Amino acid sequence: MLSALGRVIDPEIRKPITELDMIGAVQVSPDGHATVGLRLTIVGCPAADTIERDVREAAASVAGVTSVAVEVSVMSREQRTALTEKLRGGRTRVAQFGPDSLTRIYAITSGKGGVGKSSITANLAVALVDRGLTVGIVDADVFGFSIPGILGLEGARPTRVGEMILPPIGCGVKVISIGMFLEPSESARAVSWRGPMLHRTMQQFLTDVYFGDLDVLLLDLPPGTGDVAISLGQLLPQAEVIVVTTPQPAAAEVAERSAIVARQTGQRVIGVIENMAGLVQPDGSTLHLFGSGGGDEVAARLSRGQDERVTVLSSIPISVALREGGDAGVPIVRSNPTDPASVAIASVADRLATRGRGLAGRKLGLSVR
Ligand SMILES: Nc1ncnc2c1ncn2[C@@H]1O[C@H](COP(=O)(O)OP(=O)(O)OP(=O)(O)O)[C@@H](O)[C@H]1O
Repeated sequence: MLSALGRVIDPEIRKPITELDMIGAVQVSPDGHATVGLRLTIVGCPAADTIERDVREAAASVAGVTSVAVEVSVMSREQRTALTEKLRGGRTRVAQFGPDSLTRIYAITSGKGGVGKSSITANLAVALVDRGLTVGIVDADVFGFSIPGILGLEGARPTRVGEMILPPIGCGVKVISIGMFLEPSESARAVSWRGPMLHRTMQQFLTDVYFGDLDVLLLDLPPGTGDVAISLGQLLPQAEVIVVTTPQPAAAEVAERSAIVARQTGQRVIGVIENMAGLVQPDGSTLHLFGSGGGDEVAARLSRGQDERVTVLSSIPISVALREGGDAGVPIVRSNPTDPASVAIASVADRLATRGRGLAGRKLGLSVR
């Protein structure tokens, strides 16, 4: 019976419920009637119906069981605390992405807003999930929380289990966004919090949000060089930075500035993505609506004086389907994988996916005397 119940996965925590101590007493009477105690993590758990149904089905699949009764209760505070400690690997509240973490972290930044940073972050995350990786996003763009909408999570709220926050999952990506903590009336506006408050929020995201064991964490940064970029630079110096820019060479200078701030906190810039690069016309020609050469220009500027050259990872064309997919909450890499914009994003995902996990190439902070 326990091995059957072990196949039931908590949809939010993504672990077998038997490992989460959610199963209480289990009894099977001689005539095959099974009674299964199910302890939910919190009252009103959004996944309650799914879990109860899966438990019922799992118990019914056991040989000799003729009927099933599931007795649902809720964990006590002590049981919840024990669970959150277990999920944190026995550690008390510590940042999940410390120096020994094997998760690769990519901060997606841009000089100015509206260049498609959030669209690229969300689609890249989904493309990485489709390559078999476990992926999370911290939507830290205080000027517009667009990630939840693009991933079909509009209006989704995280579940709290004690001190732990379970991020909603959209298109297979675990997502946390400041927008998820605001009242609907507030979320229409940009957050006008001061630096310390933003810093604490970012710290809390990295400490209290249960991402589990991620292969890749993507950070959607606000455009420019503000407080959030500096905070995340300090909290995650191991993050590697990807700069999104338009093909307009005139925008190169502002794009370069956002990367320079990241470098000042110790982060490494690994590449540039040029977005909105031309619109293919019905006759097959390309209309360069926003000029051309911006990506190369930013890459060249960021390579100056560096040991390693910064390259353009991809040039993503203007795509009506990409915009529509974002509005509808269905990312284009899933809905329309052959669209040239999807193909361009997929090529970046291929490069990032093959870089693997680990500490390789990272400064370990060791010194030889
Ligand atoms: N390649 C593209 N082709 C067509 N539309 C695009 C493309 N990239 C992004 N867009 C559209 O441009 C708009 C801005 O994109 P997005 O919100 O991703 O930008 P952003 O840089 O994250 O902006 P902000 O930082 O202000 O939130 C969206 O409506 C999006 O659908």
